[in-house]
Amino acid sequence: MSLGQQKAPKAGESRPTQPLAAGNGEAGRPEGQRLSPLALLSVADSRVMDAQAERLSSALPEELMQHAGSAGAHEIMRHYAPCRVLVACGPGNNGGDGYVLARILRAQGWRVEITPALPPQTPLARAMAARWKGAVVPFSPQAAAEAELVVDAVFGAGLSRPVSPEVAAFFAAADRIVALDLPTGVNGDTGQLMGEVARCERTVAFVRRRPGHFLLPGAEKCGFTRAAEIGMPARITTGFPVRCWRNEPGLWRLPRQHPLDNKYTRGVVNVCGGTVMPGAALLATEGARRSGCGMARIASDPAHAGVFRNGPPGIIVDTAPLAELLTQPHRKYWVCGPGLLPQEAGTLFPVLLEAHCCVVADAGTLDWAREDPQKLRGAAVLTPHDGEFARVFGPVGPDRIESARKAASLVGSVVVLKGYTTVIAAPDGRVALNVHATPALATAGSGDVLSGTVGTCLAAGLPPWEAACAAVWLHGEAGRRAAWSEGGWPIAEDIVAQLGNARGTAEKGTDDPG
Ligand SMILES: NC(=O)C1=CN([C@@H]2O[C@H](COP(=O)(O)OP(=O)(O)OC[C@H]3O[C@@H](n4cnc5c(N)ncnc54)[C@H](O)[C@@H]3O)[C@@H](O)[C@H]2O)[C@@H](O)CC1
Ligand SMILES: [K+]
Repeated sequence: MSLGQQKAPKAGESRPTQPLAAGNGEAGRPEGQRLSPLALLSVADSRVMDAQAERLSSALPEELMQHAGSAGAHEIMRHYAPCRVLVACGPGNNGGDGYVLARILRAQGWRVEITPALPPQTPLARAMAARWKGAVVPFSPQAAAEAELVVDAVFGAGLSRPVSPEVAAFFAAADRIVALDLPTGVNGDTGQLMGEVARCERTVAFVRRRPGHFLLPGAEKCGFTRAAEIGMPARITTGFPVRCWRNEPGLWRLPRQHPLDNKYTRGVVNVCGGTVMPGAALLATEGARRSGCGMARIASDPAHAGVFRNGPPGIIVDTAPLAELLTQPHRKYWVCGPGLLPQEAGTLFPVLLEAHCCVVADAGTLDWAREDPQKLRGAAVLTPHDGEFARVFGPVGPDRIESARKAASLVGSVVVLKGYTTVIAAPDGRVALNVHATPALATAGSGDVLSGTVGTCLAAGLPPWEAACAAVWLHGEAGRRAAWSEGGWPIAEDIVAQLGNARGTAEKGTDDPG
């Protein structure tokens, strides 16, 4: 397209972002949208798909199981040299997958034995067990210890109560384990452990991965995870109402640079400056600038503006009263909280909401709303870590997704629950899980950088959930890059310095096929 054909963005307006295939605008999702590779399937989602498959054709469930077992067998053939394999099968369809896998590996000349943790109970598992013509050994820790590779086909999506000590002892004795769907004992929706769970080397999921593959403590038990296509018909997967995704580029898309851009079309981010911790506001402002906004400004009271004015030269410092600033153009996007005392947040935040600003509430603003979440109603995005979340909403429960979802719905804001797995929940129930990060991000000021980055993504025109997802990913990518260049120990300024590179990487999209 020539420059002449391009529509110039209007000054003061961000260019609209393109609608996306995955999560963007899911509530108003067009009919016939394909299942995103980033989708994560809950246990209930799989049940719905299974039931639909059964209704579509009575032969389909068996075909799906054949494909699931085959996908598991091929994963093993791809990553392991032929060895002595023991396939531990449970009573349900996870066990059924195991019988299929065993048959395929054996047909390829591998030495394979089956050990039934419990006898097959579902019709499909029974049918697959009946086709097994190889060796069957008693279910014992000794058998597990003697195998070179153990396949975990004991429980998957159907796990409904803690695993027995016998099952736990079996897997504890195994040296190398490959799991089908989930390591036995990991809850697919929450990542919680139901009993003692052994660490697997690999986990092969079917259709798509599950939230439990990404949430601690279960995530640590899964090893390398991969989703295998098993031939679930497009008639079922197309338009399937997924509510949870992995957070990667493709779930959202930030605007690229445009020949007709100016600093206003790229977005202006305003940051509230406080009196006692100016560094936090400066880091938020730098996070906003480095992640690509066109301009970042700090609003400060005149008595404390000096420290901001002595900061980086590209920051503009405003000292007019907030109510007066809000009458000026380019005052829509605000970051309110980094470096603010709760009482300072309490004088600024309500004024911003009153003026219908789009506000990221962090740090001091969250503390101001201690035990009173309704004070935050009207914010676009909240960015609590677990401690801040607990002070506002009560402790994060064992179901991290549900905790964040409830909080988002209660307040009507996007909630970014920060941690090893950051959960980004929208009031309408959409959730993204971000593991594109590093523990090296756990350094003072890192959260301030994130809140500024959220401000940039909002000012770029992304809706709040997409903006929060994009910012969390950029922050994680910048943290990884900073960790790499700083021997694993970056500080907040190092993270800031990598945000431009992170945004460039986000433009290239993800190469993770799911
Ligand atoms: N759509 C899909 O994703 C597909 C799923 N398939 C497989 O089907 C599996 C789900 O099958 P099921 O629903 O039969 O579930 P499972 O095979 O996980 O097991 C359910 C059975 O185990 C029992 N059980 C649960 N927890 C127990 C415990 N702690 N101790 C003793 N017994 C316990 C239940 O009462 C039930 O009888 C998936 O994990 C996957 O492996 C595949 O066969 C193909 C298609
Ligand atoms: K399993």
